[in-house]
Amino acid sequence: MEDTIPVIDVENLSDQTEGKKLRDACEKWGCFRIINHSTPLTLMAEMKRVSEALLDLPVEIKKNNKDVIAGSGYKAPSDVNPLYEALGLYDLGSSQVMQDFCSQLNVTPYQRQVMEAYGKAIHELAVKIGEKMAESLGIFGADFEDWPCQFRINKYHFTPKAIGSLGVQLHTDSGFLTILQDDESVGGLEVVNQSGSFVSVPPFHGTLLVNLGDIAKVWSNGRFFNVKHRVQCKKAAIRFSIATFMLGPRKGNVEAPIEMVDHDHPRLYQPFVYEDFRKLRVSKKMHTGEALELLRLW
Ligand SMILES: O=C(O)CCC(=O)C(=O)O
Ligand SMILES: [Fe+2]
Repeated sequence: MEDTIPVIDVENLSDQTEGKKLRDACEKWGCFRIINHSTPLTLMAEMKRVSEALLDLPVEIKKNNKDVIAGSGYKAPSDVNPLYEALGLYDLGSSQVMQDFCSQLNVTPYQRQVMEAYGKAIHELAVKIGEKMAESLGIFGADFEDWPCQFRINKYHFTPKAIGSLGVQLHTDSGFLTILQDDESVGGLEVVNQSGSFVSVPPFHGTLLVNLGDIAKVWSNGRFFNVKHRVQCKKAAIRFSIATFMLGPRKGNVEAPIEMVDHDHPRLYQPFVYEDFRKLRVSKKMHTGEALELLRLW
């Protein structure tokens, strides 16, 4: 079993070999780094600075960032995750939501401009990666344009005493795919490979990380791997990350397209609405993909 995360060249994805590499990465790892992703490095750096500034705001202001769906707003350090803090919004494509977020946190016009440019670039990238993932399975014309994205900026207060403890508990992402801009100098992210071993994901400047969530597994009728991951404190330094979660279809059911279903590959999951699934995960406290088992058809 290989023990390094695959690297996919986005510019090269019309090439068959790269497409096959993408499919392998989705099936065997459920996670991959992307290079040549066309998000400007300056925009990534500016977004990181905006994240730092917003998460450095006084806690009374951060608390104004309210949930729109469960868990979408401010998360203060808690007993379960004392090292972790986050701000966020749902959904990224709505200018009203962006407006609310910005007024809740006194975001400056310049910071707003950065967030909007970053949101647009990452959304386009998520749609493109989704399409390429579909094409790697032989599905052409899949359209993820209208799938809503949740956006979150994370801060990890890693101290000398915290080394060895977790910043974020083991989980799968609930949605289809996540585009993560992880910290370019402070590592700590670990993914579980197919043999069940933890593999470190070291920082890799200028790249982004794609994680596949539970919906990718359903959509591909069990072919894609919903990668379990966690964040561990490995050094005493503040760590930032910026996550964009492309969740599930805005309307209608999550279900594998018909091309994914045949005599040898019967439909594995009953069709469901993404929001119901998300609530099921929370109510059953099933954070590592177990909730999918409740929706298995056989
Ligand atoms: O901060 C990270 O590197 C990962 C965060 C994460 O897994 C999440 O927000 O779902
Ligand atoms: Fe995650």
